[in-house]
Amino acid sequence: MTATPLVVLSVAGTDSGGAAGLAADLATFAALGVHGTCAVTAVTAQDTTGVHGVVPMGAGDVRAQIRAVFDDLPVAAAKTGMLGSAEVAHVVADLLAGSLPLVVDPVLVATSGAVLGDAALVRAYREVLLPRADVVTPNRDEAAALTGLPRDTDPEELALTVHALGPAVVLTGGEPGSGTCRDLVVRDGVVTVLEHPAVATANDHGTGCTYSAALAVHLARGLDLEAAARRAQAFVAEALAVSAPWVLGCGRGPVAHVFTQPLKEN
Ligand SMILES: Nc1ncnc2c1ncn2[C@@H]1O[C@H](COP(=O)(O)OP(=O)(O)OP(=O)(O)O)[C@@H](O)[C@H]1O
Ligand SMILES: Cc1ncc(COP(=O)(O)O)c(N)n1
Repeated sequence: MTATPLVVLSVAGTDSGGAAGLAADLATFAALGVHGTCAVTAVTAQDTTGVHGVVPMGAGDVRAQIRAVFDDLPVAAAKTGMLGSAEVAHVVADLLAGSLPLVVDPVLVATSGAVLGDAALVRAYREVLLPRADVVTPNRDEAAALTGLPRDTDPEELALTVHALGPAVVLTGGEPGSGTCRDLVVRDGVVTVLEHPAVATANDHGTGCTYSAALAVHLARGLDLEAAARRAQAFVAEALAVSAPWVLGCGRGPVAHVFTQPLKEN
């Protein structure tokens, strides 16, 4: 008999190319053995080369989806990805914050450069959502946008300035060119550096989404932040190593979210 799985919720946008957003989150949840649920915030027309269109959902639609999940299922942790508007960020803060471990991946710009959030959303993150979230997982560009500091600010200062907004922080440091990735974990004012070798790959579309989804799973399982961050980092590194030789699309290909089963020849 199979044990009943934990339930984890993702509030995020879709990626028609199957690499980032909800595609990454639900595949990661499945790979890590939890039941994934979702609330769609936006539908994107997207592939490995970029984001070609965005249709946002209304805040009321997002509220209805989260309510439906919560009314029926025992959600153990949640993560947010692309929220798309300040109104949706308010809904998330209203319905999710404080009731369960909440990981906020403050998606503002895609790997391809497409802008996925405006100044009002940045303000809502700063003033409404981050003060009530448990963990925020910005990359350097997102941390710069949230704090108003330049992108090349010392990473520790960047991470501590985001931390001053309220939540624990994992400043993700995917800098594949340098040969090493450094993620900075900040909790209660203490900075811990997690370093690991960078996987050389052009197929890294969706790493941030995959990372924050894996982090939410491990927090749902009761791990402390540092242990959860180490596991999430290891999961992404393994996923990147699997997808590194893939030839998919003309741009930055998808990270392999599901790699526990041998892939069938096709
Ligand atoms: N080339 C790589 N090799 C190994 N780990 C990586 C690599 N690139 C990123 N990571 C890891 O992936 C996780 C997510 O980091 P990253 O900084 O890439 O997020 P992100 O920029 O938000 O991603 P994305 O823009 O794809 O959403 C971190 O743990 C980071 O160290
Ligand atoms: C729907 C959606 N959510 C998040 C991202 C960010 O991911 P990436 O930085 O890998 O482009 C994205 N491109 N699309």
